[in-house]
Amino acid sequence: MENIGNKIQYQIYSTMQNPDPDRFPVILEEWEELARKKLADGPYYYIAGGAGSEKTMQANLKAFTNREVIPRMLRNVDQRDLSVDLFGQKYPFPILQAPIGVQSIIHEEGEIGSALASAEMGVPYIASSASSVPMEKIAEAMGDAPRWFQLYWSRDPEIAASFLKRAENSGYSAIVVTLDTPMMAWREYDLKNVYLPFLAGEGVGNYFTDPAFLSKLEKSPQEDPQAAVMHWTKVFGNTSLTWDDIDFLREHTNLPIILKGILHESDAKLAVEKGVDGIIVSNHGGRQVDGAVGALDALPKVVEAVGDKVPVLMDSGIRRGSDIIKAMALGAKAVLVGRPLMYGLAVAGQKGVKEVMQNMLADLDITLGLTGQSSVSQLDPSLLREME
Ligand SMILES: Cc1cc2nc3c(=O)[nH]c(=O)nc-3n(C[C@H](O)[C@H](O)[C@H](O)COP(=O)(O)O)c2cc1C
Ligand SMILES: O=C(O)C(=O)c1ccccc1
Repeated sequence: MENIGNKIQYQIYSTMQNPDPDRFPVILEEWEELARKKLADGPYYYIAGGAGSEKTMQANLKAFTNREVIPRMLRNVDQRDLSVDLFGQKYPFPILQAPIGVQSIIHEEGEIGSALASAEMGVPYIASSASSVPMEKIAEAMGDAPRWFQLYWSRDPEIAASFLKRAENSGYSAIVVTLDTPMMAWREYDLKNVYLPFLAGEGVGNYFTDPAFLSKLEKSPQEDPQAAVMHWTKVFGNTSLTWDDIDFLREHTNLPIILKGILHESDAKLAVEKGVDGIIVSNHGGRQVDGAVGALDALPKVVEAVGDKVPVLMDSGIRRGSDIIKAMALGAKAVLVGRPLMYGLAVAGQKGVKEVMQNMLADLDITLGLTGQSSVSQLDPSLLREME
């Protein structure tokens, strides 16, 4: 097996004879700068911004800085294994593409571009309920490539049930239920810019094609887009849900159910008691509760509470290969990557997403080897120290 790190490094060095001034950035922050230049204020801040004072967005990054890797030497790292097993499937890399809605505001290729980049790499694509295009379109473009579906649990149970059925019918192999967004947070940039993409009819691809959604409208979304969007704002989220409602999900799907947005160890225990199949520790990239705990800081207690009962994944703040190593050393079975891939999408569509993904995985592979480790699934907390 060829190590992806050395392969990509070699590819980059082999361009030395023939330098291309327009080549893609290697430095992640440069991707964000290019995205900033390309996008108008509204979309850029929608993607890059967080809730309130953005303290949680900062906490996500700080939690990684606060932990340091203590590398081991002389351990033969010729062969490195980045693969993971999740819900009975083997995937080549320990990352998934985080569910991100309204990608039409980022690049014309939108979700199809990001999904195809995932497919090229064998990285599971998590399609958002709030995708610009229907989940069936994404599925069709992806063919047999691995994909999961993210459910925004609608206030209208018929819509929730319909989304679950549609996901199952179009080849999604797991359901990610996002719990931290029953309503949109206080996002100051979006309020300042008066920018909410859905009010302009973006991110409704799944809803405007859904029989349960359409059956409640007097006129079709084509005839009366305004009324359709207003109905969407009413049914999108559900602030009345409780733990007892989890049974509803089990009754409506046979796919693995993974709860996204767990931060508290008590919620992790409740999730296990309710019989869900997995947990994603996440604060939604700092976009929901300003002042919430950094996701990596919340991970160890959740992992301890859950034990070996179900896999725990994490997201929020993954930027470099070493971040993946830290999260997995603390017990995450895999991580989701959000904004970095969207900067790739903004800059160059599918190609940009693939490039950012490839660089992150090459960095992971090389850094893993340099820490004296041969397998991402065998990392443990003894590899890290936490700074006071
Ligand atoms: C523009 C944007 C849109 C998002 N849309 C969704 C969504 O539709 N569903 C969801 O579960 N999470 C959504 N998220 C959260 C991501 O899935 C993920 O939790 C977060 O981006 C991870 O943090 P990171 O960006 O620091 O990697 C969104 C995030 C961003 C930046
Ligand atoms: O912006 C978000 O974070 C998000 O999760 C979302 C919610 C609804 C529609 C699109 C994105």
